[in-house]
Amino acid sequence: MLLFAVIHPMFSQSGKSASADAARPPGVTVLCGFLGAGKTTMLNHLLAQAEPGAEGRWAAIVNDVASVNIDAAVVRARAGGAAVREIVELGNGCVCCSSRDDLAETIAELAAGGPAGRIGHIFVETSGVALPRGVAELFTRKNPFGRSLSDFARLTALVSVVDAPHFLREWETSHAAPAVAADAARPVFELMVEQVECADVIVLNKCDLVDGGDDLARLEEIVRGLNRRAMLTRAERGQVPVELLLGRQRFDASATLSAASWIRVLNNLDTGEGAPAGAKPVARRAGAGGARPEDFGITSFVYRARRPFAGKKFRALLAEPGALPGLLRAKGFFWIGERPDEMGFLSVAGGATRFDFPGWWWAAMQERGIPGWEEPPENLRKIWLSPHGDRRQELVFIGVCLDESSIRARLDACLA
Ligand SMILES: Nc1nc2c(ncn2[C@@H]2O[C@H](COP(=O)(O)OP(=O)(O)OP(=O)(O)O)[C@@H](O)[C@H]2O)c(=O)[nH]1
Repeated sequence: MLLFAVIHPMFSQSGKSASADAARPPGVTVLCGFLGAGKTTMLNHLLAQAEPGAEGRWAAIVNDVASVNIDAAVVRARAGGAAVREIVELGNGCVCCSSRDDLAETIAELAAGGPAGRIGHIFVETSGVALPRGVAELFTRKNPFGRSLSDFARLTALVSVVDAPHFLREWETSHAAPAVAADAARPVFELMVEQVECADVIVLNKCDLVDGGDDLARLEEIVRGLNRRAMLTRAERGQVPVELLLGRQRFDASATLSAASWIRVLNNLDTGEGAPAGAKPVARRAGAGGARPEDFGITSFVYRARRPFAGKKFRALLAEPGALPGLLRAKGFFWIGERPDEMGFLSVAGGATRFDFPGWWWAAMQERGIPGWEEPPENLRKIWLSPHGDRRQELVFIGVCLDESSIRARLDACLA
């Protein structure tokens, strides 16, 4: 994999003086999206909107998973010889994980400017398998010396580019043939879903390849169900006006990283559940259309129980085609009788289901007398229930016209 930067004249931002811009660290727009979604196509379109001669410059960092950086070559060719100032090549890896340090270093170097002049804005195209959250953490997590990348550059927006027909196809396929994988690799569709869940702007690309308005409306319904905060826009060949992304701070560490509907429901951020009397659920405008998930019949609920599931029954339920009609996403903790000490984690994206056991219940560690686990932390003390402590079912379900009582009944039937 190669990673490289192209310096580009900066688009002029009206209403801002050059001195005010010079005092601020450059903004960074991160383009994420699954393999082939159209990130490079969109980046080229954005760079083509740069206005030569304006103050500052743009830089683009392109990350490709392949051993030859095809995307970088495409961007370089399109950017034009005169506009290209430097190429930075980095080692193999994805910028959301193994090559994070390389990405941070490259951004910091670009932000410092140097002989090629000041950089006003940086676009980062991640690889198709990158998780936006991993890139965002470069800006939000401080190192042991109290520094983070935000000391050098401002993350202004996480953009998720979605291949509209591919996403719809995966969605339908995963529902038609549900796959249940235990302790296995994560299904790729889950990655596509997570790229949508952690985003400030979602671009539904390749709309020219989707038949009719109904399919697009359905796709919007699904995407809004996953992330109601993000701005949502349709595009063909990545043709998005650059004004949509520049001149506005869309990334907000707390709001963006908890934008996923399942996180909002689990934490009672939208439902009003647990809120003070009289408090109303938060209804956010979701993008240009201003539609809300409720407008599409999207509902959600949390299933809670303090008895273990019979693992076989629980897995069989999730593997049964059509068992949970309308389900868009499910995520949360579960407890099964067969593995009483391990904390289960469930993720359903479309029809792709993943079971995981990422750790131990606090109560299990306490029962074994493991030093350091004597006292549960505050958040667990609130839900602690003798004799099983923090062992619980706590699952969020989000979907269109979900039959909550029937799903609850079916889950109850799985309890041991
Ligand atoms: N029909 C159609 N094709 C598109 C559109 N956008 C991109 N493409 C094509 O889709 C293919 C993939 O586009 P890229 O821009 O390379 O996608 P990418 O996300 O950068 O791909 P990776 O870097 O491999 O993840 C190319 O052949 C593009 O020409 C679109 O809106 N409509």
